[in-house]
Amino acid sequence: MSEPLLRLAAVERRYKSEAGELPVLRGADLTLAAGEIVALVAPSGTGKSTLLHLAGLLEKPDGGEVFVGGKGAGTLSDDARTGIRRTTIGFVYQFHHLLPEFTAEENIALPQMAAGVSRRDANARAHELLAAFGLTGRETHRPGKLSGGEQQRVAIARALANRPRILLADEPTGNLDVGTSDRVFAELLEQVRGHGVAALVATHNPDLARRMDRIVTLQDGRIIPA
Ligand SMILES: Nc1ncnc2c1ncn2[C@@H]1O[C@H](COP(=O)(O)OP(=O)(O)OP(=O)(O)O)[C@@H](O)[C@H]1O
Repeated sequence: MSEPLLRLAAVERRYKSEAGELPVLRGADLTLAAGEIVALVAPSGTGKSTLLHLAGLLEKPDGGEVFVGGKGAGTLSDDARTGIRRTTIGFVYQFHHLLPEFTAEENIALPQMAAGVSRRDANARAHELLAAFGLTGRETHRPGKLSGGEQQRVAIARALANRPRILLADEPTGNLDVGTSDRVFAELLEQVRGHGVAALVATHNPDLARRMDRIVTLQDGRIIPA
């Protein structure tokens, strides 16, 4: 079998608290194959965001290892980790985190330019993505002039801008009303499936989870099938 695109092996993470150390992840194992879409459904506070941060190389585990494309991230320099984040991994959060002073198009173009794409090509890709998310005509709107659903669509488009092979999403539609959440999530899945992107999506919504290929949960700091 080929090496999974993303692998968490016996990953541990502890936080210091006033009461001592809080072990959140205690040997979590998870693999994500190329193009696979996995739902992470677990109660609040069990470590979903922590796991996504480790998978996305935003934090380092206290034990175990994260492998991206078969390569262990533990020994990589900060620059190498940043490079992988820029080119291979896209993130979507519950709240859009768009830059308020930039337009929808600029928000999608900027991460591409940070990865070395020319402004012209970055803008062309931003237009293409905005069209795919039904946002043609909204290119020059700043986030404050967009609805919640539109803001989240732009955030998803931004996450896909550099053609990542992995999308990590933390409650990507958790801030939207039920109907909008349903539509935006369907669009996210369509884009992800259409481009063979692997995705790990934390959600509290069982209806959304059922639309993915596989559901896992966190129990006592470990990943188990749901
Ligand atoms: N930087 C931090 N410092 C200290 N404790 C933290 C930190 N980040 C998370 N925690 C604690 O670790 C535990 C897991 O947090 P995490 O945000 O990963 O859970 P979650 O499953 O994503 O929760 P939710 O569904 O509510 O977003 C919680 O008890 C939280 O308080």
